[in-house]
Amino acid sequence: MIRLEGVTFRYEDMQMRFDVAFPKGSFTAVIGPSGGGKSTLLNLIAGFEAPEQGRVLIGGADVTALPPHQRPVSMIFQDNNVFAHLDLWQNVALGVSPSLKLDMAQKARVEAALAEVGLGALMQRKPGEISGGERQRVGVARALVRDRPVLLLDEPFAALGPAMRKDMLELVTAMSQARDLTVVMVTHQPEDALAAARHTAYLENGRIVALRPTAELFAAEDLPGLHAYLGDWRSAKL
Ligand SMILES: Nc1ncnc2c1ncn2[C@@H]1O[C@H](COP(=O)(O)OP(=O)(O)OP(=O)(O)O)[C@@H](O)[C@H]1O
Repeated sequence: MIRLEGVTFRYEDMQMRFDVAFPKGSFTAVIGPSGGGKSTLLNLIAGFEAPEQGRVLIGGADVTALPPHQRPVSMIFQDNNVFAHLDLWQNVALGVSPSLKLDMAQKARVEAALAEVGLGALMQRKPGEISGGERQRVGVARALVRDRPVLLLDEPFAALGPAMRKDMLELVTAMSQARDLTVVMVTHQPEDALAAARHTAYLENGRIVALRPTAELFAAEDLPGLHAYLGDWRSAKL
C-alpha cells in the first residue's frame, strides 16, 4: 500500500534514507531516539517533505510529485489539529471540503464522525472550550470523514494521560480495522506499539534498522541501539 524506494532526504548534516513497504491493512508503529527521522518519514509519505531522490508509491501509484491534499492520506499530529476560530463541526467538515460548503450527505457524514468519536453533543463548541483529549478526537473525526486509505499518526496522544491514551488508541484501532486502513504510527510508548501495532519499525539516524512483529522486535537480542532506547522498560518486560 505504501512503498518508499531509495528515498533520501537531508537536514543539514543529517542524511536519511528509507526503503520500506507497508502492506494494505497493516498497522505499524515507528519507534526510536529523538531526532532519528520518525516525523520526517511520515512527512515524506504525506507529502509535507519532498525526497531528494527516490520514489514514494501509494496503492501502486507514484505520488512523489503530488502535494499533500492530492495524496490518499490523512495525518493526525501531536497538536495543532484544530483551528481555534472554527467550531468542532466546522473543524471536522474541513476534512471534506476546505470551503466548508457541504451537501446533505456530507453534512450527515460529519455528524456521524463526531458522534463516533463521542463529540456529538459538543459540535458547536470552539476548541478552546473542550479538553486536550477531546481536541485530539476532533483530529480523529476529521480523518474519519476524509475516508482516505492511509492514516499517519505522529505521536497523536502523547500529551494525554494513560487512560485517555488507551481509549484513543482503541478508537483508532477499531476505526482502522473497520475501514481496512493502512496505519503508520510514530510513538515513544512501547506499550502503545504492543497494544495496537502488529509490526514495529525501529528507526535511528535516518534509517529503519529493523521492522518486525512488535513483540519479537522488543525481545530482539541483536539491536543494541534499541536496547539503549528502551532502557529499563525492556528489562522489566523480559
Ligand atoms: N524543519 C527542520 N529544519 C531543520 N532540521 C530539521 C527540521 N525538522 C527536523 N529536522 C532535523 O531532522 C532530523 C530528524 O527529525 P525528526 O523530527 O524527523 O525526528 P524524530 O525521530 O521524529 O524526533 P522526535 O522523536 O524528537 O519527534 C533531526 O536531526 C532534526 O533536528
